[in-house]
Amino acid sequence: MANSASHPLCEKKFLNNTKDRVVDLIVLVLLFSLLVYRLLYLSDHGFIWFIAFLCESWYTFFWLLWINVKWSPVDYKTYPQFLLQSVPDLPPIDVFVTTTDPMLEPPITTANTVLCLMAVDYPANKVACYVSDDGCSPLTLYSVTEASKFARFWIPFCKKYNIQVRAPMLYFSGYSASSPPSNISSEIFQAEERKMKEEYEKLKEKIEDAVQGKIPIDLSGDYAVFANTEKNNHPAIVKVIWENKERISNGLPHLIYVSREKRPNHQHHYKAGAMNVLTRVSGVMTNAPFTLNVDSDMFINNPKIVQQAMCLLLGLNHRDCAYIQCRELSYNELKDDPFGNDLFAAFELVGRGMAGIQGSFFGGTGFHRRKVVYGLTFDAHANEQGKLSYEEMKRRFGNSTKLIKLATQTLSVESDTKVDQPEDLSSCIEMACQVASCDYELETAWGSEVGWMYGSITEDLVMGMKIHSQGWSSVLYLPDPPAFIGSAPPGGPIVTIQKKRWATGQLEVLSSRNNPIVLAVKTKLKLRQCLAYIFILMWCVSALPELLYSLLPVYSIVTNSHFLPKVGEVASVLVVALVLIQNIQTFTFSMGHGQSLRKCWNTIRMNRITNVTGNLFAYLTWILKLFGISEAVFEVTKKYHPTISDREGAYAGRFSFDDSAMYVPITALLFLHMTVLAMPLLGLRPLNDVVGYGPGLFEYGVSAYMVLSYWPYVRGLFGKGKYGIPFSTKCKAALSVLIFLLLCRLLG
Ligand SMILES: O=c1ccn([C@@H]2O[C@H](COP(=O)(O)OP(=O)(O)O[C@H]3O[C@H](CO)[C@@H](O)[C@H](O)[C@H]3O)[C@@H](O)[C@H]2O)c(=O)[nH]1
Ligand SMILES: [Mn+2]
Repeated sequence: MANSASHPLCEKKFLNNTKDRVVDLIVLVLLFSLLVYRLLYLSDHGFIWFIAFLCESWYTFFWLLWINVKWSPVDYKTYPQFLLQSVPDLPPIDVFVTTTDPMLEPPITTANTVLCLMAVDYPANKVACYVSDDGCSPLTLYSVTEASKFARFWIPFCKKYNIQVRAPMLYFSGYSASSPPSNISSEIFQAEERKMKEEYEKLKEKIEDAVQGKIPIDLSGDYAVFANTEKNNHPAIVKVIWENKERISNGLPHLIYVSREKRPNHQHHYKAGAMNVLTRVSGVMTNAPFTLNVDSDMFINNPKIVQQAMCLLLGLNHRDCAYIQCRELSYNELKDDPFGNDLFAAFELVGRGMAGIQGSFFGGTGFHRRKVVYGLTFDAHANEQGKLSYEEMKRRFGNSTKLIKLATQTLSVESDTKVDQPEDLSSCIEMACQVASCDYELETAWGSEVGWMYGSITEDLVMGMKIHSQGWSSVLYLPDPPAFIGSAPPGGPIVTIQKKRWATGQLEVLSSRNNPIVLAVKTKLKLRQCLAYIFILMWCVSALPELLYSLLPVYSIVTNSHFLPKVGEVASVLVVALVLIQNIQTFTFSMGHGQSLRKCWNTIRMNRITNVTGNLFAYLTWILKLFGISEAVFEVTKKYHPTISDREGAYAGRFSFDDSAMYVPITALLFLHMTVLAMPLLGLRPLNDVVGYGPGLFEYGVSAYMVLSYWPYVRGLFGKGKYGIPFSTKCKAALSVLIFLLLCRLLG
């Protein structure tokens, strides 16, 4: 238990944002004034005025949600230097890595993830690392096994020289240069470093040879289980790759490989299913009170992060912190983030803001309190009422007597540090396979009351929301150096598919029985937290109003009408003020946080692009699911490591395309805006030529803004190979443009 008399382990501080609040409120007043203006002149204008009114109402509503999210941001500080003094016997932690497909997620990356997790600055006898392989691939087992052999040299090296980035892949690519501590001669350091590099190169070569099939893996001995398996048809496989038998603190953590049972026609629930299996397998093996989960490409960037996390999990009042969310950086981000991968604003504004209400959202990577994952509510935890009858435990947790026994301890133990560790991990394998089988969850509460929720492909967001609804809070922790660093997808089909998946997941949650409104009414989800979740979930809903709004200038120019006030009209001041204030606010925020102007613009531009590509198609996927026509599928992101020529060559930052239907609407929109901008230049006359009632500067301004936002697609129109928009996409887009123009003619 943390000793309350000693120095606090952490601190929560509300940040002063008065200026920001004032600006936000001014914008709100301007937005309402614009709505009033619309209403006053509604009868004088056609239906486009009405559509503009609807879109602006949506935007005003969204602005209100935005103000709520950002209103009270907080920051957390930790003091790990006092941790041992307060908690001499540190609690164990189970660490999970998920991987799915060795072709999309290269085994060398997974091996690096495992290496840096095993090398964290935390007693090795308190860490167990589990690798979940949904691909059931001997390549993954082989890579991780080989990595564990290299770990015997690598981990002592990292700890001795206090290396910051302990993924050798990044370390040796010069991602962050380390220098030896001052009392060690640099020659000794360099000699050791050279040796490590040689060993790592050997490891890399072995893994690459296996992947390329140059030296196929011999499917005998440890690998015999893979002899007759298919990715989606195989029994559960659990292997202890390395056990810290003597339980020594400066040894190597346990390392366990898990491939859950898969059968055709059995619903596996993607990552949520994998997380539940990991929770159970670790639950019968090491049963640590805390867990950390990362994707196969998420490296540790701050080796002290586990200690810092413990400060928060053990040091906060009432220990009401259920999980810790950290910001993830990407190591392969190109200059100025042309593809908008950095979720900087999502963490700085939304995450910090929510942390000031009930706690940050959960996104992908983070620390959890096991009892929370087991479905314990905060009230039951606070009143020490976690104990349930054996029958009830069996209904919830399934048939494993061992799991029931250990879960009962986890739920009822008031101290988060006391756990019974098994004598010998190998003796638990049979039980681990039992809880990793397909049928284990049948008629249990896994996926609903217990574990990670099923039903959405953004399982992380749902999990966070469920935890808040049970009265817990959570923390957004943004340490320096940042905790995690992963790989960013390149801008092209991969990033569009990822954004589509996120948006589809958000729509799934919004239309589910567990949407934030229902939860706010029925559970402990606070009202402001509910509104914050609505804001996140509705982010992609904006795609539709935005699409409509961006069509208004086209319609106006083609039909010789207008939907914005004329320059010089009093109302035009409103429009100018809104555009100026919001943009100045965005740019000063970004630049205040050390971001370049270009990066800020790239983020804005990427929002415009995503809205009419990934987000629009998320609507479609969601509608197909609603009508039961098809299920939303978790399409795993291909992990990408750019070569030097990708990053610095002539094509660095260029968008790439394929013949996916996702690129038709945006190409069509681009054609439309280019056409209307060209009309005056080409001397083309609008369809309906009534003098004095035509479009003004603002309509042309919006169209020009859209063309600028879609600039990567303008380049795509003229690009070659994968950098060019396919001819078939252009034809389909041109056809849509013709249909739209005909419609304008009919309506205008
Ligand atoms: O059937 C599956 C599908 C995925 N995964 C794993 O889930 C993780 C996330 O998948 P990825 O393709 O990398 O998706 P991202 O868009 O990069 O992931 C973000 O968004 C996901 C939700 O959409 C979260 O699950 C992730 O943690 C979060 O980092 C990876 O480790 C996968 O191996 C599985 O284990 N089993
Ligand atoms: Mn990922």
